Amino acid sequence: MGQEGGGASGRGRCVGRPAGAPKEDGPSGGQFEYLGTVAAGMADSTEVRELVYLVTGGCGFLGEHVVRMLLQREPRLLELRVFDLHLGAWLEELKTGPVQVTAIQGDVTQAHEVAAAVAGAHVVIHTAGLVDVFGRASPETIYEVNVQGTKNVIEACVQTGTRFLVYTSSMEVVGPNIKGHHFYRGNEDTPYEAVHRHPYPCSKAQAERLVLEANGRKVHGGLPLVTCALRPTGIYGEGHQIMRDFYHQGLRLGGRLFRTIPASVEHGRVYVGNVAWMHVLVARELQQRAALMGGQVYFCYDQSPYKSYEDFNMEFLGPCGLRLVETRPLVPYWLLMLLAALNALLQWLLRPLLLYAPLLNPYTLAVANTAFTVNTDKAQRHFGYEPLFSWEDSRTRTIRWVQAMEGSAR
Ligand SMILES: NC(=O)C1=CN([C@@H]2O[C@H](COP(=O)(O)OP(=O)(O)OC[C@H]3O[C@@H](n4cnc5c(N)ncnc54)[C@H](O)[C@@H]3O)[C@@H](O)[C@H]2O)C=CC1
Ligand SMILES: CC(C)CCC[C@@H](C)[C@H]1CC[C@H]2[C@@H]3[C@H](O)CC4=CC(=O)CC[C@]4(C)[C@H]3CC[C@]12C
Repeated sequence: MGQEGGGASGRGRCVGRPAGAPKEDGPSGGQFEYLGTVAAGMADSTEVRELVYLVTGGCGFLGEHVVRMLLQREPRLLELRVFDLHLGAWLEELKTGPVQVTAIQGDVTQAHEVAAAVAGAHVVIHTAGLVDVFGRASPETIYEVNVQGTKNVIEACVQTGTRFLVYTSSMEVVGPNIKGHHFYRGNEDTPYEAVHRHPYPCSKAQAERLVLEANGRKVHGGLPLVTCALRPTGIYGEGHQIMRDFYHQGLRLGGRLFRTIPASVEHGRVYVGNVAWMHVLVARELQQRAALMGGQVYFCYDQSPYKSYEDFNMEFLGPCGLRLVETRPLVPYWLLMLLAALNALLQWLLRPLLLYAPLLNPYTLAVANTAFTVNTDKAQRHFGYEPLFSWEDSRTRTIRWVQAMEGSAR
């Protein structure tokens, strides 16, 4: 059992050792109408409720959707443990249904806290992570959370006898790489030089490798651990903070956003509801098809159209009154690079006084300017995945969410 092939499923490389890398290798509440009230939408079934699931990062953008999707679509759920550094108040509303929802405030960097949360769980869905490409957190902290935190989750499964682990990886494990190579309609086996320097993709690549290498390890009780990793491309939908940032930026600029990236540079995007559904489905099927799925990676995909990052965002921000100025970038790329570098310098100079973390920095500019799209059916072939939400549905739900933001409804 192993990768279906080499290429994008291969091992990522981190150039040098970014500062902070350890020496050893290494929405909420009512805003998600699609699930309705959890109690009303609870998965009802004749199946026996016997499984205990743990979702780390369960109060995050993706995590909350995974939690709600499990409650609605996993009929065998007896207990759902939601583990997060910052617990959301919306969790309280989930405690009225037939599933025991246990909120656990904890830190994945603390092995004992992870072990206590994992003990007795049948399945762990590990979404917790520090998603930072804006320089908000130090490289050390990014590694501590994303790599050490994942090590702690793996070891907790082994020590306590939990057999099934799903890891939320990222497209960034593959690319865009530091050479700006485009990844055009690629799949899990497409050859690509996955070489990185930034702490975030490096940490995700290391964590993914640890999870996949742990597949087959004997857990307490003598049975094998079964792991897999899901690689979402840019996730959008209710609760997406970067979309919120773009919207506010547009409002500040009088309803206009200025194109910075050519429309031809397509970036893969996937609706958060479909990513959540893939997590629920893969966690269920991993238990039945361990030999096929164990140790595998799967890109998260749906029917969201291929567009540049900015044009894709306008699918939601346009109906909310914003306009993307010009059909081509107003500012030449060399000037964007200079502005990005100035932002990085300002961030460094201001750090002792305040956190200055604009969207534009050398890394985000490089990533946004490098095409990265996937075209795959591996998840469909291996565990029967089909997107739960059509593009039209995903778009409508995201527009409604933006319109509901700060009363921007038209
Ligand atoms: N947002 C995106 O476009 C993509 C995200 N991903 C991955 O999906 C996962 C979730 O990402 P998002 O929901 O976007 O981020 P998020 O920041 O909204 O959610 C992450 C959650 O993890 C929690 N967390 C952070 N550090 C923790 C710690 N030390 N202990 C316990 N909990 C901790 C946070 O409190 C937060 O609730 C991450 O692993 C990320 O790498 C992958 C591809 C794309
Ligand atoms: C030059 C412009 C100001 C750039 C604005 C867009 C950027 C902020 C975003 C363009 C591509 C995004 C990343 C991509 O979707 C892949 C990602 C995967 C993850 O696992 C986490 C988020 C991200 C790194 C995402 C972050 C924002 C962009 C860089």
